[in-house]
Amino acid sequence: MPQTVAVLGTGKIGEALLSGMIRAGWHSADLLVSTRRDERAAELRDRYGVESVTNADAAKRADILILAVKPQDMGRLLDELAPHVTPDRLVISAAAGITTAFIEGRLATGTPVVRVMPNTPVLVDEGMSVISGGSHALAVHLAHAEEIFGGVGKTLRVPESQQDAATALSGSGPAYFYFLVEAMTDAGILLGLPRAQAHDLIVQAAVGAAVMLRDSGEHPVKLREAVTSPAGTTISAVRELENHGVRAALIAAIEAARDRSRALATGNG
Ligand SMILES: NC(=O)C1=CN([C@@H]2O[C@H](COP(=O)(O)OP(=O)(O)OC[C@H]3O[C@@H](n4cnc5c(N)ncnc54)[C@H](O)[C@@H]3O)[C@@H](O)[C@H]2O)C=CC1
Ligand SMILES: O=C(O)[C@@H]1CCC=N1
Repeated sequence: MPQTVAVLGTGKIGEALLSGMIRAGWHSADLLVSTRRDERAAELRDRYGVESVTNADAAKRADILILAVKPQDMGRLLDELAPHVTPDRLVISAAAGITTAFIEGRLATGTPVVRVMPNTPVLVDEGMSVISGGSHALAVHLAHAEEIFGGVGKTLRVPESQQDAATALSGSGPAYFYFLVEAMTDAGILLGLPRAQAHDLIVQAAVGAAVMLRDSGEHPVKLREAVTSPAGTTISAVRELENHGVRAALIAAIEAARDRSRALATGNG
């Protein structure tokens, strides 16, 4: 794709995406970044060979602008960009909650906007990026977003009305698994295993379970039943999980994340 892409906001997700684009074969000469601090700009230049520019210059020079600042910083960033963004640009936002309508309302009429919710496994090319087009986004714009994010994992198109749910499930999703690993490692320590060993056992169980979930095509209930022997160990654990309301806690947690995403819609949350 002979286009210039600028990543505006190069924190955790911005840098993860930038590194992934370079792994996927993008030339650093076709990439621009913006940062708030000069030291950060130098770091990214040393690490990836990319040029750091102001947001205004990025808007003038790049065909595609990827906005990766916090939802609360989005209003200010759009104010900086607005005088320079013309409708021949494509604006892609990775911010939780922020709607395409919010972005469209602050940029030149007709500017195509695509909303994407990636997750941090883009760092290992196993990301999940959920994509929705705004009111001026054409098939070609969605295809550009898919090409960029598809280089670092899977992509899925959803109607924008489902983006808050997708954010709660897959944008935040990796955190829930890390939380589980942390808690299960604590359990291993309680049972007398060294921390490092407990960690390795849990991580490998997680990797094995994830690969089986992805590759077997089996329903998770079936996979769990295969582990659960009559009068065995697993059912004793499962009873405790149910007694402690873990299923209900997960549903409530993900609903809270969805509500938080909705509350961020105008960047004021
Ligand atoms: N961390 C994650 O797992 C995911 C984050 N996101 C979204 O990505 C966005 C960024 O999140 P993180 O990377 O976690 O936050 P972060 O705080 O690590 O990165 C944000 C970066 O934006 C920079 N920034 C703020 N205003 C700026 C401006 N006007 N010009 C240039 N740079 C500016 C900050 O200095 C910071 O480096 C958020 O909107 C979040 O909802 C989306 C999916 C996953
Ligand atoms: O926690 C957050 O708000 C961001 C969006 C999805 C993952 N991290």
